[in-house]
Amino acid sequence: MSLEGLEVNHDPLNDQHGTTVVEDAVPDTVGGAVLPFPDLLTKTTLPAPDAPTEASTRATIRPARIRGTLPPRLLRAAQLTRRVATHERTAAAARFTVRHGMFATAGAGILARRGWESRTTARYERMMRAAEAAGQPEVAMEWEQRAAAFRSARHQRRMDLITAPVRLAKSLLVGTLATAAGLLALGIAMAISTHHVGETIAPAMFAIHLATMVVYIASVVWSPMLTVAPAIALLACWNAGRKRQAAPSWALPTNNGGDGEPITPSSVVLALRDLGIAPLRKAILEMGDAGAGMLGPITIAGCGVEVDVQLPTGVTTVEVQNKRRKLAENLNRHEHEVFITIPQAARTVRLWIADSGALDQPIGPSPLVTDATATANYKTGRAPWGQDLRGDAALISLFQRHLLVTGLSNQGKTVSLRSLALWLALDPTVEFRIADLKGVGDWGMFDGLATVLIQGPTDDHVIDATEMLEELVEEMERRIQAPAGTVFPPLIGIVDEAQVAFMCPVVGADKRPYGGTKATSRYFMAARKIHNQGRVVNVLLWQGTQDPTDQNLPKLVREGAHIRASLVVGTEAQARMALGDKAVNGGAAPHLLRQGLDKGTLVVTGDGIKLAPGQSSITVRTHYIPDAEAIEITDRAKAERTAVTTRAATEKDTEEVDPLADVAQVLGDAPRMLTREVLQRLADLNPGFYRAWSPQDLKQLLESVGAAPHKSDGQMVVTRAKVLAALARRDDDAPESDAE
Ligand SMILES: Nc1ncnc2c1ncn2[C@@H]1O[C@H](COP(=O)(O)OP(=O)(O)OP(=O)(O)O)[C@@H](O)[C@H]1O
Repeated sequence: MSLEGLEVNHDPLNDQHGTTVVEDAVPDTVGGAVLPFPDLLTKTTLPAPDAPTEASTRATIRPARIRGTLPPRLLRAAQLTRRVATHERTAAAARFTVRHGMFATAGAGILARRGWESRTTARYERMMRAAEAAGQPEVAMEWEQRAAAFRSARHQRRMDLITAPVRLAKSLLVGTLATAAGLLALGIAMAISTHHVGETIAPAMFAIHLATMVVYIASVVWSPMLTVAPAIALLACWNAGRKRQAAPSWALPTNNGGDGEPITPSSVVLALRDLGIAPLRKAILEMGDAGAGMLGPITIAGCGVEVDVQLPTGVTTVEVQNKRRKLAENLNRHEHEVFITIPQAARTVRLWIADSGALDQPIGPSPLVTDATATANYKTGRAPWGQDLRGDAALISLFQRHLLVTGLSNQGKTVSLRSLALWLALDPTVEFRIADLKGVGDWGMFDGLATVLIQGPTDDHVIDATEMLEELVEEMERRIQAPAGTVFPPLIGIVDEAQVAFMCPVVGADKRPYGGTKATSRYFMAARKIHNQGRVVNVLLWQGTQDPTDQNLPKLVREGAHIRASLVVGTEAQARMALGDKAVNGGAAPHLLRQGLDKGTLVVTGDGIKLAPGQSSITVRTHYIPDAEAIEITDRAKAERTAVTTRAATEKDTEEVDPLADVAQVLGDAPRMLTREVLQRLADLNPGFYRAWSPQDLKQLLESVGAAPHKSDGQMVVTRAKVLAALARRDDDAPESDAE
């Protein structure tokens, strides 16, 4: 359709989402006749006129002419009407009217229902259905018995009603006669005592006057009562509706149960009812107690409250978990202020609801900072890591446990991992070997305390870190072979920013990559070995990694940690990588923590930390120990220990591998040996270096020194004499080289 005759209306109220409402005009003239209402327009929506398309250009140059066709007064009136109709006060007035109207209407329904229920078994039947729906047959049975008792009492009352008129007439007659006789007797008594016969009927006359007076008063009061009765009834209906807040939620005041409002059973039930889960809503509406029976006691838990909700049949715990944001908003809380976990009881969710804004308050300083005499015990002690949501101290046992802390960058990973190391440093028996692959000095205070401290992000630092882990493996294997009963001091290897190691592309002289997740990857294999066997001999690995993916945090490594903790991560998939499916299915949700605001808040799973029965994770707000205070703690720890000289790299760095000498060594006295066996012996001698060697590597080495393997009886062999001769030649050449 041609845009001739279009009016562009840039009313900001209509101009939503970058679109412009264009009124598709009925042409103001048809066959030359002027239409009486050229402004009766139908609306079409066009894209925003950002780009100077032909259409938009043409549309924007038209308004003056078309607008000019409307009488200015009409235009102003239309604009005023629109403004008034959409004004905030108009909306508030409309909400007010609907709200109170609905209170009265719904209240009438509530009262009628109550009246009906008081005379029928409807209430009992509803309770029975609710109990059945909630899977509580014994409760349903109890209600059935109550209904039967009610029915029999009602039957009795009805039977009594049949004989009631006769009994009433009899009682009336007897009552009247008795009263008359009584009044007469009283009159006679008064006449005798006053010697005045007229007193005989005085009591009867008094009774008649009294009755007349009551009838008169009733007749005066009756008429105004009849007038105000509808108003009282309306007020009663309105009050019943108000108490139930029986109006659409959009019409209720916005501050209804606003921030800071205490959590009550009814606010929890209403929040659940309005979650948008149809079976839950239906079950709550059918429950006689308006759903209160689903709730356990609401208990104060730290800076919030906790309540267990037993869901009716047909509603799964996952459905409620998936509606966390809506539930929080229904409770007038932010999403991060409501935690939904799955306790042991079947079909039950546990809600922890923070006091508004309470989670934004910092927790106090670490006891390691405030108590200069704090000590630690690797075996029996528990590190004071922070507080759980209930406000209880979150203490963690590090005894024989591998640890993994993950999270997005700059959320407190290093600080939280370091806090544990600072506590353990106060146990002088613990040896630390640390590789900080970020290397900006976060672990610098461990210089003079750790035996190894590698700091830096380069490939060389990854090589050092890998060799540090391989040394731990060697130490672990040595300990495993030690006589039974040997006591091993704790040896903690810490790799912060371990993702740098996994992503390292360097391949060593032995053809084995340092990074990666292959069976030949050196860092990966060393980490796995420690995970598999280190625990019993107190060789432990703690790793901190950023932003977990399958590449930078392989499944086997993340699952090898006994304690897994996650700061905020980007997605649920990452939360599953960090903590495992079981924890996330049980309600652990580090992906719902707030980046930047929940720094230092960890969702922790695994053993070593006390979890509530049936729960698979716990949220810990860790104490923040800044660098200056960390230095004070390490200074105290150093004062309690014998001084150590910290190496910035591993010992292997200085160790030179001499493959030819090694070949000679493994040949021993054998005049010749199969190449396969030589390779095997080399791998046993220095696994880190030779394990990845192929026959080709060995051949290259020996050919380069003139001692190439050859075939004997159809198999490749290495000849000892040739190797020794090559060694001798090299030794002869050596002084000359040195001289040069
Ligand atoms: N428990 C805590 N409470 C409050 N703030 C904290 C806490 N822990 C850390 N922070 C803040 O977060 C900042 C970053 O901490 P940290 O260096 O540990 O992050 P990170 O996750 O290791 O970062 P990256 O991965 O980039 O190295 C700290 O400088 C501090 O300001």
